[in-house]
Amino acid sequence: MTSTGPVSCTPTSETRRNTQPKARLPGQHDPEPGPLVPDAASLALRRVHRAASDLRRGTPVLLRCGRENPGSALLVAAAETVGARGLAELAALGAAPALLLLAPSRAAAVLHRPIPTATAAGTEEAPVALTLPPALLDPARLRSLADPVAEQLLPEAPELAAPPPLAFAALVLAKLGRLLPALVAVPVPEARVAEAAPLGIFTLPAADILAYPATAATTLTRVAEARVPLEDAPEARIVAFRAADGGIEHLAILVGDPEGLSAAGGAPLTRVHSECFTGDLLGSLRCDCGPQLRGAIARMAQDGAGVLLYLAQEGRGIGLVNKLRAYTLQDQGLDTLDANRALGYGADERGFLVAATMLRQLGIPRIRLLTNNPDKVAGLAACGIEVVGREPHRFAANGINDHYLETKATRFGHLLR
Ligand SMILES: Nc1nc2c(ncn2[C@@H]2O[C@H](COP(=O)(O)OP(=O)(O)OP(=O)(O)O)[C@@H](O)[C@H]2O)c(=O)[nH]1
Ligand SMILES: [Zn+2]
Repeated sequence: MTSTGPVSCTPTSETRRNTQPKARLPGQHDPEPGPLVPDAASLALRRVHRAASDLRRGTPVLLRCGRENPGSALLVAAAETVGARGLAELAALGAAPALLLLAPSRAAAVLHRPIPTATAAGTEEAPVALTLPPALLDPARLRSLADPVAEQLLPEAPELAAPPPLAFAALVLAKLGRLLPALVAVPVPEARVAEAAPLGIFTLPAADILAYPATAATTLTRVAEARVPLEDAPEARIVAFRAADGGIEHLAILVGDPEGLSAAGGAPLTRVHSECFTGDLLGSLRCDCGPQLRGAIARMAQDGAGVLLYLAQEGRGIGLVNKLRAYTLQDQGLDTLDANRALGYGADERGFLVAATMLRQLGIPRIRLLTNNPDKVAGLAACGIEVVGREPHRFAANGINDHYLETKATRFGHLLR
């Protein structure tokens, strides 16, 4: 069995050095309306959202260093979305030849050889930088370098270069934008940093990006709640949680009264379910998500109470578009783990802090977890949730998802019973 990496409370793309000021506590509301001075954590979230949106539109953004590396500035654009204008802006401000920043797994495929991996921010693989010859500074060719699905034979091969400071934060930003983790980058000399704003280029500290997942998780608040009788569980309620980043809401589906059970010292049946548009909504046969979702709710109804956290972490945190790309690679012979790696993503990009924060806010600190995934048990425990037991949650293979289920057992360490 190959390990998919150490389990931690927080997503893999998160720094262990949270340099951000303290966020509002979960459940704590905005102070009385007064002078419009948002707290520092909300401002940091806003900056990251703005930067990720710019990358998604093909606009470059400028990353600045904090105290460790004063003077460093890196202008980056997503290889997947950058157009001629973005490339011209990079050329206008950049001090050196443009680089392509990639995860080592994608760089190895581009260079047709293994890349020795170093680590950044504790346990993460450090990005690899390749020097881009002028012939490759072209939107279509950059897309082909970023995306194994769109790969073409290229006129000139890039060469390995030293990764610039801030390369790691840049790749994390691309992942937060659910883009392929591949960026065109140029270091910008301090004397030229002031030229970015008049071009409409947004600037943010790299520390904001690294702190983002934890800040977003700890600013979750309950925003709506309603009774929604379900086919398999007539006594059900949905509670919606929103983070200060304004991103997609996470949902808790409460069957019966798990809060009351917890208040009496019990440990309700709990399922931490990552959203799967294809499996949950369309009944895709590629995975086991649909049966797991419906099966968990039915089991909670039988048990009398339970809570299902429906988390906006599509595709194990890589997003729907990248999951579809991963499916194309799986049709070409890769398994679900290697397909993620080929795209430059980790095998599993999810963190457990969101789930733990929701459970705490619901007043459910002790649970019996419905899962086959030992990382979920360890991850929730690392976030302070007491997992008093694990209940297996397996469904028979359907003739199409057999290899997927087998990979989860052999390569992700999923338990068979
Ligand atoms: N990247 C990727 N994601 C997938 C694939 N198949 C399913 N998923 C996603 O995997 C997630 C489902 O995982 P879960 O059911 O939460 O959890 P698990 O890790 O399988 O563990 P269990 O609790 O045992 O089910 C959903 O977000 C799906 O969209 C795939 O081939 N590639
Ligand atoms: Zn699925």
